[in-house]
Amino acid sequence: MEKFTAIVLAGGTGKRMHSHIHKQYLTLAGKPVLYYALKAFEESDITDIILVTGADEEAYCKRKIIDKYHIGKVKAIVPGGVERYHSVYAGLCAAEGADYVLIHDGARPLVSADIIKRSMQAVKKYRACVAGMPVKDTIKIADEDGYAKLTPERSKVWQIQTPQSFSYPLVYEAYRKMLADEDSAITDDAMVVERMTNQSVKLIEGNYRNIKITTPEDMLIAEMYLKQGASNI
Ligand SMILES: Nc1ccn([C@@H]2O[C@H](COP(=O)(O)OP(=O)(O)OP(=O)(O)O)[C@@H](O)[C@H]2O)c(=O)n1
Ligand SMILES: C[C@](O)(CO)[C@H](O)COP(=O)(O)O
Repeated sequence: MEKFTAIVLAGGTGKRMHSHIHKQYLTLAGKPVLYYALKAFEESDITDIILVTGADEEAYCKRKIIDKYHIGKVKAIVPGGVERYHSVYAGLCAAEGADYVLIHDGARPLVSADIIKRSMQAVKKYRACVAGMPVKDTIKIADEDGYAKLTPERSKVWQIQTPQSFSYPLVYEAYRKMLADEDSAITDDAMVVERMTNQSVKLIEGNYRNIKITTPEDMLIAEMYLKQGASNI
């Protein structure tokens, strides 16, 4: 049987949230933000979960989230690094033996059962896939002086979410190569695979509700969606 490991990232400091508590631990509809993503993977067909936290936050996460809410699939809690890609690499090292990994932001509490299922099916077929949705607004590429330089054809522009799912050997090797020359402009996992391998990354349907908690108003939006009980669309 193939082994699917979810790597859930919670090693950030949430600078754009401007809160003294890291955003993944803020209370959202009565529970920590991070709880929701872990619960979604717990209830999925994923084999196990690696949780990546900030340095010194492992014990806190275990006590306040994993044990308290009985998240039984967490097989390891490991410290992350300064940038998201350092945390991903820490998670990949701990996921050794997986056939496929689904890399997910712990700050995306509205990941649904359907997105996880679609990701698991698509990664078996394509080896690399990321959830996303077509953009609704017109997008402009700006020049250095803030003037509109280019308007990409909207039907070809997607906003990218997580999970980002890969064959384990493919993504592990891509990260290992990328870290050898440290590119700080890396903002998602697909970029690493696109730059370091010949593998095409398939875009699959996410969900407009699968938002990332980044700034304070995102908490209000996520709370509204959770209260509607509509995360599983
Ligand atoms: N060094 C880091 C940075 C980010 N993350 C995680 O990656 C996800 C997406 O990152 P982002 O929203 O940018 O989180 P932060 O880096 O915490 O936020 P900010 O950029 O505002 O500081 C989050 O779940 C975050 O905890 C991580 O594990 N390790
Ligand atoms: C991976 C990601 O969530 C896809 O939208 C996003 O790129 C993370 O970026 P951030 O700079 O860490 O917010």
